[in-house]
Order: sequence, then structure tokens, then C-alpha cells
Amino acid sequence: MSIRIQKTFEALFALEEVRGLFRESLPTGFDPAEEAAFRQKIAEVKAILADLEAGTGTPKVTKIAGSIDLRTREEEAINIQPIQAAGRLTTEARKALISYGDGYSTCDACRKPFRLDKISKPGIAEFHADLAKFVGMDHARVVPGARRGFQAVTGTLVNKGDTVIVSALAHYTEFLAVENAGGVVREVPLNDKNIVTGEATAQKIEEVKAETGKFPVLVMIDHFDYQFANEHEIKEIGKVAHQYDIPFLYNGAYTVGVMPVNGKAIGADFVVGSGHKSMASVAPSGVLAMTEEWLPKALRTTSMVGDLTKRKFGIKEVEMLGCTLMGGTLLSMMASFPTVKARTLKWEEEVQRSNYFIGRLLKIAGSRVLSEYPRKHTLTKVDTTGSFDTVAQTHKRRGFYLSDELSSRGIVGEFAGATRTWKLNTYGLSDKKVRYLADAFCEVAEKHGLAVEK
Ligand SMILES: Cc1ncc(COP(=O)(O)O)c(C=O)c1O
Repeated sequence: MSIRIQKTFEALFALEEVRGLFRESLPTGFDPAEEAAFRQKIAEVKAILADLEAGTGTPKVTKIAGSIDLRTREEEAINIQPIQAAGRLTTEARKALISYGDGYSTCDACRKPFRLDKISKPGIAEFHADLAKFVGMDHARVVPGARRGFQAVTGTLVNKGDTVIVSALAHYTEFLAVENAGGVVREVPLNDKNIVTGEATAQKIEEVKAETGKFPVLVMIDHFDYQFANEHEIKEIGKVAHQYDIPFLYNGAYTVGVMPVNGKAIGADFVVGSGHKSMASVAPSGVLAMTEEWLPKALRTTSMVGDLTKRKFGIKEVEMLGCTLMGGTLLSMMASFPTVKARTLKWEEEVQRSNYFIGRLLKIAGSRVLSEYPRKHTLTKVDTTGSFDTVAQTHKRRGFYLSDELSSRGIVGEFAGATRTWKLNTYGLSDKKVRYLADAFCEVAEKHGLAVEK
């Protein structure tokens, strides 16, 4: 690599580190030690740029970086957007993206047997093995989003007219995966606490058998759902599925990458996770993992032979359509993986911060939490009809006054204009930022005449 290109990359990487430090600091401000690190990084970037610009005919890095439409939302603000929180890239992933952003870059060193999960440079094969271990399963494949994991499983197990059990809070992509395979969904109803239980799942299975004469072919349930982020009885459901000898798909879109997940201990046949939702990875990315038993079926290799040419593609896996994530998406997953693995061990702290924030929000008279409480997750659905919405009723900006107030305090990501029921996520915020967030909500409440219990 020429010195110039190498320097350009160095500068871009250093800039990413600066952005990373920036993300940590705003809007609550730097601690002195952080500030020193920040200034040092800036000096490094400047030195590299000066070096580059001193060279003849060197493209200015500032110009290259400047031509990218930088999205500053998460650099400059606390972002409480409900579904982006754990998908935000690490600095390492951002650097990987710069390096591997071009097309098939993962495939530079693809050698026989010509399949993504066999590539050893960069260490994609090893990453697959690590991923399987990470979720307590035997085999893993990367997929373009959790939805493609569902699709691979339904493509394997569901025939026309077959029934699949999902929850009454299932994500739409689960419905589509079943429909795509020609099946039909049957939803397990929620109990009075908005929880899917093992017992209700067993009842639904019996109901399907009584009505159709056939047992469902798959039970697919979310550990935490996307509407309330309530925790469902995943172990009991896994047990029930096995009692009926029905394979169980554990949807970990909101768990894999943020909390420890052990698929086998849960009794899952398949574990699905979402890279862009919970693994600090570029979209679309995700993981499908399975037990040894399912390998020959779900990851069956092609037997197709060209009728004219007699061509065969032997090792390519049908449900994966051969290979899946072939560039920056995969490398971003890999680059974030060490951080992701480590952060799952700190899940309890995340939950504590979530509870701290919701506890403070509930001190604003008229506010309610619609998710189970105390929280077991950082994503929460709240109801502020009795608090912030009472102000919106007469405010000239209606519900947007709350967004205005929040954004002026460096907080973004709430559903703009919504003051009744809405969702937020505190994942990844430091103690300091969560305190700042809670103070900001209380301050806005008091400013608009709402009572706040001290
Ligand atoms: C519970 C749940 N499952 C699955 C998905 C789909 O995930 P992906 O976007 O990775 O396909 C989502 C997306 O929002 C979700 O909330």
C-alpha cells in the first residue's frame, strides 16, 4: 500500500477515534482525563493531515471526509431511539467499515471450498465458531438480518399449509417468514401482564392439533418483544415445544449481543439474533445458530445439477443462497464482537440504569410505564398521557414542544411529537448520561407546570 493511502487510512481511523471520544462526552461534557485523551487524538489527526498535505499531489483528507454527509445525531446527542441503541457501531466497527466498505471485500482470500464461513483471512471461519459458542449453540451462520434467519428456518421446516406458533407480540418479519414458506401463523395470547407463558403455548398447540389434525411444525417466540420489551417464559416455552417434539426457534433480536444467551440451556433448536439491532453492526446483519441435529437440514448443501452444463455447486448451502454477508456488514460484526461479548456481562448494570431512569420518569405526576416494571430490559414503553400530553393539548407546538425541549438539551430519538404512548431505550448510556437524561425530563416537566416528586 502506498504511503499516501496508508496515511489517508490512518487519518480516517484517527478521525473515527475522535468521533468515538466525542460520542462519549456529549452533551454531558468531558471529564478531565477524557478531555486530555481527546486533545491528544485531535493533535494526532492534525499531524497526520499535515503530513499528508505536505506530500505532492496528495488528496486532502479533510476534503475526503468533508464530502461525506456526516450524520451527527449520535455524536452530538444522547440518542434514546428505541431500536437503534445496541446497534450503534463501535469505533472498531467504523474503522472496519472504512477498510472493508467495498463490495466483495471479504472474499479477497476466498479459496477452496469457496464458502463465506470457510474463509480464514480475515478470520471469518473462526468468527463463525466463536459466534456459535457465544450463543451456546453448535453452528452459526451470519445472515442479512434476523428476518433472514427466520426465513432460513421456515424454508427448512414449513410446507404449504403448515402451522407455526408465534406470540401475540411477534414481529412482522416472523409472519412474513412463515407466509413466504406457505405456512400459517397461530398466535399465543398474552396473559394479563402481557407475557407469553409456557402454559398458553401448550394450549395453543393443542388447539391447532384439534382444529387441523396436525401439530404445528415450529414454535418461534421472542425472548423480549419489540412492543413492551417484556420478558416471556422462554425456558418453559422451549420445554413445552420439546414435549410435543416441535422445534423451537428463540428470537433473540433484543438479547443476543446485549445480554448473555445460552441457546442450549434455554432448550432452543435455533437461535436468531440481529446485528444492527443488538450487536453493534452495520445493517443488514444478524446471526442464525443451531444445534448439531439441525445442521444437515437447515444448512443442507445444494444437490442441483445443471441440465445442460451438468454444473454442480456442491458445498453451497441452499438456505444461505451460498454466501451471505460479503463486505463491511460482516467485518463490522467481527470488529465489534470483542466489545459485544464483554458488554453482555454488564447487562445487569444496563438494566439498573434503565430502572433508574424509569423510576425518575414515574416521579413526574401522571406518567406511567406500560412495560413490565421493574424493568428487565433497557427498551421501555411509557405512557405520558397524564403528564407531558396535558401540556401538549394547549401548546402551540402540540406534542412537538417535548421534542424541542429535549433536543435543546442534547437529547434526540424520541418519536417526534408523541406525548402519549412512546418507547425509548437507555442502552449504552453511562451513569452520568442517564442522570442527565432523567434530570432533563424532570426539568422540562417542572418548566411546564407538572408536579415532580423529589
Ligand atoms: C422482535 C424482533 N424480531 C425480529 C426483528 C427483525 O430483525 P432484523 O431487522 O434484524 O431482520 C425485529 C426488528 O425490529 C424485532 O423487533
